[in-house]
Amino acid sequence: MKTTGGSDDQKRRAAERAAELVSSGETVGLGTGSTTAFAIRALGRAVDGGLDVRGVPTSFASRELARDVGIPLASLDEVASVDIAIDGADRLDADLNLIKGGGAAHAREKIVAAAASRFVVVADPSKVAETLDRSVPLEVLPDARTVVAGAVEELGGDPELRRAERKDGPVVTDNGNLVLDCEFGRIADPASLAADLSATPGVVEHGLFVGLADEAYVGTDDGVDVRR
Ligand SMILES: O=C[C@H](O)[C@H](O)[C@H](O)COP(=O)(O)O
Repeated sequence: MKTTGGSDDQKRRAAERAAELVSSGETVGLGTGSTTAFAIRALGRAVDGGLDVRGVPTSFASRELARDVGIPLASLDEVASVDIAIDGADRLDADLNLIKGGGAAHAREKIVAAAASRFVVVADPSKVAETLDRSVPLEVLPDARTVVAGAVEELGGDPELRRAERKDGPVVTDNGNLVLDCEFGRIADPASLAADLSATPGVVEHGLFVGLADEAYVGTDDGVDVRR
């Protein structure tokens, strides 16, 4: 998995503490990204030790990793609710609002987070900010990319089609769509921007997660800072 932000030790501390919250019998949302990967590995070790859970992966990458470490899986279309979801974030503010989608998985991640009784964010200190201040990824239907880009500009944003690093052309999501990374500067009112983006035809999902996270585990150099 692609590594971003803080140190692996910080990410691992946060993720392993969050994995300890999972109990036998639970359905667990498995987020995507380099921080969540540590939680998936920790859950795999716990399953080896007898923990009885089923994981709901939010991406192709998480499904592969979870399968490799032996977590029994259910696919998203099979589950009506999730007991606990563990996932990373690209930005995290003081109210636990998030920007997600650095790995283009935010559409499925949001479905799982919203279906979860408890949504736990795992992060390192580089993700924490006073105000959300990073570009917001939008998953868009391919045919809608130009009209959505125009709508984003009308909302005061600067959209850029996300391009693939190892192939010519754009990033294509696990759902077959494109990603527009939209720079809005510092986002003073995430709920209002989220509502505007959700109301834009052609936007499959945006990466603003407002009011979804129950708690955040932020790994530091010597422990874990728990925020609620
Ligand atoms: O689409 C990807 C996700 O939203 C990730 O959870 C997010 O980008 C954080 O990833 P990482 O833990 O690698 O920084």
